[in-house]
Amino acid sequence: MRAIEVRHLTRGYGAVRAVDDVSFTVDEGEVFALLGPNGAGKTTTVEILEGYRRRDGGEVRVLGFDPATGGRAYRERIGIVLQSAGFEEEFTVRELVRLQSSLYPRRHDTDELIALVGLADKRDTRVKALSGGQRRRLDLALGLAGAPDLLFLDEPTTGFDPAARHRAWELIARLRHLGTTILLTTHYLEEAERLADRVAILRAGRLVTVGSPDQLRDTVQLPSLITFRLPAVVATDLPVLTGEVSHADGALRVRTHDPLADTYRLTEWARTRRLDLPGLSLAPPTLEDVYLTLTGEPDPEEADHDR
Ligand SMILES: Nc1ncnc2c1ncn2[C@@H]1O[C@H](COP(=O)(O)OP(=O)(O)OP(=O)(O)O)[C@@H](O)[C@H]1O
Repeated sequence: MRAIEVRHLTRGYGAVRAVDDVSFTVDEGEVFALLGPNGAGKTTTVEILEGYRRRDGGEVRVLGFDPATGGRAYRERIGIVLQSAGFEEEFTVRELVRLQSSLYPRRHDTDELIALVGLADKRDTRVKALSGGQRRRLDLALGLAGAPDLLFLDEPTTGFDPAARHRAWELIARLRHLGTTILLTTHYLEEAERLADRVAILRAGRLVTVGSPDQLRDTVQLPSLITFRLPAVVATDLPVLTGEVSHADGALRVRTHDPLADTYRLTEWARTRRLDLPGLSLAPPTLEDVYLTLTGEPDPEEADHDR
């Protein structure tokens, strides 16, 4: 079953074609990430799906509803977690979650929901005494208050410290496991790679591509990266490799389409010379590499090299 179907969606603001003939579908139970540079049309698309912005053209069905006309019956089935919701500072976590849940016919148990987002020990704390990361978890609890079939998550971990980000990822994975469909927007490619079953990349209102991170990697065919450290004098004697070698500050980088062969040649070469290759690592192209290629954004590291 499809949770979301978008066909030939368009929306303009004056001369700007913010969303330009975009089509994609999201299956029930999928985590789907919408990616793209600033101004690509993500927010416009998501707000049309939420029913908060009108479209100029195209068809949209979400959970069987047209969001533009779905009204309350539609809203009761979706959850929205915005980047920074304003709270009544004097309420406690539990009061706010209970209040929000009371608006929905279907709801989670208040304490279970608070525990699910990891705020059990803060449930009687007033909002004004929560940290930024704890507030974002409260945002999430409020978005989940109506036990939604579909959750819209807008940059869920912006401003999180690394540990909090990992906890949020675990929570999103748990929600997915419980069968919630999730539409995620994020600028953290690692987050999309970690969480999303499929991603769509938008650029200047157009859909550039859609697929699983592995499918996208296969279509773009970027090199893998072998890195290790070696003194420059020794590096002059490297074996012939299929990949392109660069050397900076004692670190060697080999961009290669044949990582197996090049790793073998390198390690064999090092062993016969009784050399160590400190920090040796082999990394496949990341979703970020694929994204930067598809959106035509310069790779910041490459830009540094060219300077
Ligand atoms: N209310 C509006 N009035 C006029 N132009 C708008 C409006 N909202 C968005 N736009 C324009 O539409 C385009 C798409 O904007 P949108 O906010 O959908 O992009 P986005 O992908 O969400 O960007 P970001 O990553 O910066 O949040 C941009 O060129 C933006 O300037």
